[in-house]
Amino acid sequence: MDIIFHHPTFDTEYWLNRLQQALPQARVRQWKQGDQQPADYALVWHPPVEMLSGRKGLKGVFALGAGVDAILSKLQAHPDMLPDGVPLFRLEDTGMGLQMQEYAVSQVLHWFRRFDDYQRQKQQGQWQPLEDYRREDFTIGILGAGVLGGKVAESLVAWGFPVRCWSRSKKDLPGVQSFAGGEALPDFLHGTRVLINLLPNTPQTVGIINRELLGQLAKEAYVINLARGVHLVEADLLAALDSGQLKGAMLDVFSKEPLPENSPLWAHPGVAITPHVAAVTRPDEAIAYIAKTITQLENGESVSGEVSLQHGY
Ligand SMILES: NC(=O)c1ccc[n+]([C@@H]2O[C@H](COP(=O)([O-])OP(=O)(O)OC[C@H]3O[C@@H](n4cnc5c(N)ncnc54)[C@H](O)[C@@H]3O)[C@@H](O)[C@H]2O)c1
Ligand SMILES: O=C(O)[C@H](O)CO
Repeated sequence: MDIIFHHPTFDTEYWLNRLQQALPQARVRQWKQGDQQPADYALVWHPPVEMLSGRKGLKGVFALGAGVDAILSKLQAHPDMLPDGVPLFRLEDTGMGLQMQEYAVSQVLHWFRRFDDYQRQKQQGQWQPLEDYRREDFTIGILGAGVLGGKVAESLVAWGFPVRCWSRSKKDLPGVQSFAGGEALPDFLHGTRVLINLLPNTPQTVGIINRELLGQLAKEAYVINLARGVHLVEADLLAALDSGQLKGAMLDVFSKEPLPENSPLWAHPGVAITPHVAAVTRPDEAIAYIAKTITQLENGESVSGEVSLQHGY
């Protein structure tokens, strides 16, 4: 079995060695320009079209991340990039769930304990205990209740917050109120105090966090965007912060990355920023998942993690 690997920034040597250890029967190689030798599996991130298109013997492609929007948009421009019938897989959790939990829980607690207000008071040299927020007024609404949204929901339920989620179909997550479909979105938003976005980037979700949506949240709401920058209309977010409809935003992803120097988000006091690091691919966990999935595929067993080209995620 032959496996080809391409990632523009990962430590290729490390990945090749660890993959080889996990799949001793395989021949693992770095894909290089001009390599047209057959391969059974390709592991990719931002793949050059020629790495996949027309490749003989391909049985599966693994995206080395959770979101496959970049690969799918390339596929749209080059429909023959993925040979017909070859499944595309993505990383399901592989350590990203825990990272998302850490990010979301720490930020929700930061706002819930009013550390943003105390930071402002500190800057003014003000010693002034503030009224506590009540948990029952701190409803967390999670857009997208898949692998990562589900994990984040679970961790916030454990902290005693009212948690609700919104997805394409209803979910059965312990302690979480589930809303599904476009018609349920207004009810989901009504009373949501902290909105956490973990939707995939698809034509249906681009620009979803806009003026209209933000206006339906509870007063002085907060937004955490952990998914993709294109989900959020940044000008609408700034307007909602300035009007007082929103009290704060924690953004990990942006419509343009790196965030341009002249973006007004940098200087806004209500906005906190991290540089797309909410959940990164952990090599050992990802390799274990890929090796397990390849073994299952080779044994003709059913596997999870296949991307639906129809749904776009
Ligand atoms: N910031 C980061 O570091 C980082 C890291 C990993 C993943 N991500 C992003 O997180 C996203 C979610 O990852 P995941 O593994 O949980 O994905 P997933 O496919 O498991 O879950 C997606 C969820 O969104 C819902 N959904 C999709 N389209 C919808 C629609 N039109 N209306 C309502 N609900 C819809 C699905 O029902 C599902 O619940 C990824 O697509 C990626 O963009 C970001
Ligand atoms: O989708 C992912 O896995 C992360 O956002 C890295 O791009």
